[in-house]
Amino acid sequence: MSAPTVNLNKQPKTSTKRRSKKADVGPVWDWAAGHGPVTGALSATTGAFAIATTGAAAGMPPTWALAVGAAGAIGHTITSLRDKLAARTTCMRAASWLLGAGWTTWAMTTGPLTWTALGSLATLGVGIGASARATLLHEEARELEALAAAERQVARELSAERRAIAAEWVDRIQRVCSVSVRVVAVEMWPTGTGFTIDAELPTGGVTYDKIARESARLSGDAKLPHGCTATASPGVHQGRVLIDVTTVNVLVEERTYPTDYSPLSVLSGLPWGLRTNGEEVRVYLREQCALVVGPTGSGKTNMVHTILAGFARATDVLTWVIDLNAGSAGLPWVGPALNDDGSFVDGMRPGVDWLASTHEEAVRMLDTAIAVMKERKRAYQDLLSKHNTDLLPVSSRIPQIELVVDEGAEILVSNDRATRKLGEKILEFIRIARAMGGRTVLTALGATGSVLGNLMIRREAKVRAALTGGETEGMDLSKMFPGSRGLRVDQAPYKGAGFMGTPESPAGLFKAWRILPNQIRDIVTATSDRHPTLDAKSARAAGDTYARRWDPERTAWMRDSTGPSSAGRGETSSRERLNLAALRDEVQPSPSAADEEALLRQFREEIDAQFGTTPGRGDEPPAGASSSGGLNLSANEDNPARDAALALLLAAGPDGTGASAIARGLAEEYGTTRQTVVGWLKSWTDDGTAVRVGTGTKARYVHHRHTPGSGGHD
Ligand SMILES: Nc1ncnc2c1ncn2[C@@H]1O[C@H](COP(=O)(O)OP(=O)(O)OP(=O)(O)O)[C@@H](O)[C@H]1O
Repeated sequence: MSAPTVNLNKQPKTSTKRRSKKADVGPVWDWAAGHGPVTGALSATTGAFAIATTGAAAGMPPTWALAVGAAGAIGHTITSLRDKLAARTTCMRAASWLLGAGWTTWAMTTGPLTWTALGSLATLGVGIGASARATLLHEEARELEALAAAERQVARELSAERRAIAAEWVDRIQRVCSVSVRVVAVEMWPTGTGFTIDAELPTGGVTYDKIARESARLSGDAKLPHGCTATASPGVHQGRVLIDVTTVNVLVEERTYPTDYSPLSVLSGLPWGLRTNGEEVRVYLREQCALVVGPTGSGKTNMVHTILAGFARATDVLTWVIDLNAGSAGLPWVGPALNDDGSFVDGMRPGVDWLASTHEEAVRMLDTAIAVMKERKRAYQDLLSKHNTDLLPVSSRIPQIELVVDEGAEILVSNDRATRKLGEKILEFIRIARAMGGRTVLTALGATGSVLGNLMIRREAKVRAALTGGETEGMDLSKMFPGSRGLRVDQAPYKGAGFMGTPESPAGLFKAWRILPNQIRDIVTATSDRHPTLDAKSARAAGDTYARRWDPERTAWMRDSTGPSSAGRGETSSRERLNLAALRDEVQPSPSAADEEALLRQFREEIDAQFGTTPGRGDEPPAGASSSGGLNLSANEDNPARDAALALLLAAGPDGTGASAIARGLAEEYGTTRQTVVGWLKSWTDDGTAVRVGTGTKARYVHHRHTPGSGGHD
């Protein structure tokens, strides 16, 4: 009693050939398709009518139709029960079979071609269609309800976990802080490292800090792992509290600086590290100065590099660095862009805009910075009134000047007269520059008390980070983060870990990213074309002192010890010391291999001591490494594009080649950009692998093996 239905959308499962043939001749009959209410009723009535007419004509015993109907009813009942359909659907299907079979039996007995028979069949069809539709709707509703019930079950299980957490913490807060809270919500962090409890404080003037004060005892009571805390902060209003509970310690792990060097803006925040919940902590420095405190060995220098990385990525920041400790904080950001003769590597700009390592240069820089700010105050009055603001609209056309002073806090409290003068200039800059787009990042070794005794720093530097590294001396967290309770140095006894607080996010644990010289070099290369230039009005005020800051005589000191690749330079030229892995097969053992070995070891130890970069220090040399030493800084085994570039340089012979030609040679296979090749060529000239000949557009790079007097080998 089943008729085929027309399905214009679904193709039957036939061979491709047959399918395409059928597709040519119109709609396809799908014998396997199920029935809807209309086609089902149509199918039942036409089937019954066909059997009744042919059965009557052929003299078929009418009871057969009844038997077939009964069998159909039983079969459909079984399948309906198996499919767990509703009782009313099962009954409707069985009744349709029985009614159809009953009509067929009656029609075969009395004759199917009478108006009574046809009329009753039509009525039967309409009845079957209507009840099929009703049961279909009922089935759909049942299915939706089943899905909703499953979702409710999952939610019940989740909220059971949350309810358990809520109950546990209500008890704990009562026990430890003697405060009865009512938990409004528990939010599990997507990073899976903890949860936040949102709770209502009891009436009677209890504030969130009654709980914040007991953070350490709460963490102890909850038996949280080391480095995990329960930190209370204000909720949506003063009668609510948020308690962040970390259950996994992310501070232990070393996390490298993200390799996404996309553009940033000082207005939309710069990432400085990770919170314990795995989220980035961003600092907003348009109006705030920053203070980073970290004793020796805590990871402060590394953190300064992370900060400089953020500024280098920003399109609206010019970074001026003062580091009276030989400029070491800024050097890795300048080295990759500077040639041996003091010129810039083709079209590159350093990652910082100005670097001062001496007292004199620092004075020049500060005088210039103050002059620029004063000029901006005068020259941009129209712009301020046009934008109806008293804050200079900082952009890539009028960039913010970020003055980064390594160990600047020590300068401020120095007893030395000349250094004190420098400190006064720094304070003047802080005092006058906020509105005009000038801010500072000062670092300090410790001595937080004396630094924060300065009102200007207390007021202007509200972005604060304290790297502890487990050091307690000079680390007064309550002065660094006034109002924050329960912060203890021993909660973050790891290098690069500590506490950070900003006006936007309360003081709490954080971890700085680890950033190594290779990555600094990559960032300098990747961001070289996005640094802003000083706006014309400011540049006029900055004058010659600023315009000539990169003059070769003023940068001579940088080239004596440019960046990481020159670390450990001794009397012997680095050319004699390097062994390039990519070319090892071609390396001939040199008669002075033993000397070379010793120099390489010394060089590697110095690099390791300073940057901790060479993996497997003290390990056996890797299989296949040449006996003349394992140091492999220039030819990077992990970077086949760089090796291929080196091979192209070597293949260019004594005529040499240029960045564009090498980039073209690599474009298809590696997609390397010219800018990247420029960075490599710079590092190879620094370490003596390549020699730069000619100037300007005629500049070529020659592999040192092809330079006169090289003897043709390493
Ligand atoms: N974010 C970090 N993650 C993991 N390890 C780090 C991190 N920062 C620093 N370190 C480790 O700590 C060591 C010291 O770091 P860094 O030189 O930055 O410290 P510092 O405080 O500047 O010390 P110093 O003043 O002696 O140079 C690094 O060699 C590295 O092993």
